[in-house]
Amino acid sequence: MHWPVAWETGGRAGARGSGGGMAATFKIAVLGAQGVGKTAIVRRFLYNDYSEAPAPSRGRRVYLPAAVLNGHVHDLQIMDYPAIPSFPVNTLQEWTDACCRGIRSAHVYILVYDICCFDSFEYIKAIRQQILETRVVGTAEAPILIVGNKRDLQRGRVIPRHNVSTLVRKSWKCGYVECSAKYNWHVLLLFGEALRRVGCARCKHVHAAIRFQGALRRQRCSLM
Ligand SMILES: Nc1nc2c(ncn2[C@@H]2O[C@H](COP(=O)(O)OP(=O)(O)OP(=O)(O)O)[C@@H](O)[C@H]2O)c(=O)[nH]1
Repeated sequence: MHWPVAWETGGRAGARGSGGGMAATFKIAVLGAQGVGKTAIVRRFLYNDYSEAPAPSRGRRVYLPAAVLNGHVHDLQIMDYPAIPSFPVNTLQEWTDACCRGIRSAHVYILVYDICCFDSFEYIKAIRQQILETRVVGTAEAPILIVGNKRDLQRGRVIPRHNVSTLVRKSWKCGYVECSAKYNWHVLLLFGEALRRVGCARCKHVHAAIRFQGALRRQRCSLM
């Protein structure tokens, strides 16, 4: 797996040609309590930058990079949401609240908590439950990846890693990754895991190398 390299594309997010036909857009929703580092993770992945200054999000941010899976280019739509009070129960609620747009149709959910904040784990626990309960019956279950951020603050950890990992992997049947956006630990790995999961859910035989290309221009990040 490679670090993203600058690669510009035109147009809005959506299917586009990739040499071997039109590729799908993979929608990735990043959710979590306030201040857990959602934006820091996304920005570390896309721009390899990091800011110590907290900048509370007021709306969702949408980024449109691209990735190569098995030699095919796929558009990604990474949606960085502010801390939402609850997962919208239906499409109407989703569209009434501008912060929640696109959330119900995401292909994969990255649920981030701060390993030093118990409440932030309770938050993702509740959101995960709401996702499972409110996604449209009959549609394939969206993959969920649980992410423990701020791994560099290991000494302040509030729940033993083993306990969380066992709960998440064995009971919830979700992937679990710990990372540090600050020190760039496992950030690429977590997006690779997210893409692998969404790829596995939507197509067969996508286990080969996943290569990211940061097909992102600053103006392609829109605040909605
Ligand atoms: N030590 C440490 N601090 C981090 C890490 N990631 C983020 N932070 C800090 O945590 C604070 C919040 O980070 P954000 O990325 O703004 O968090 P967020 O979840 O996007 O916040 P909201 O959008 O307001 O919900 C900032 O001061 C970051 O510098 C990390 O891996 N380690």
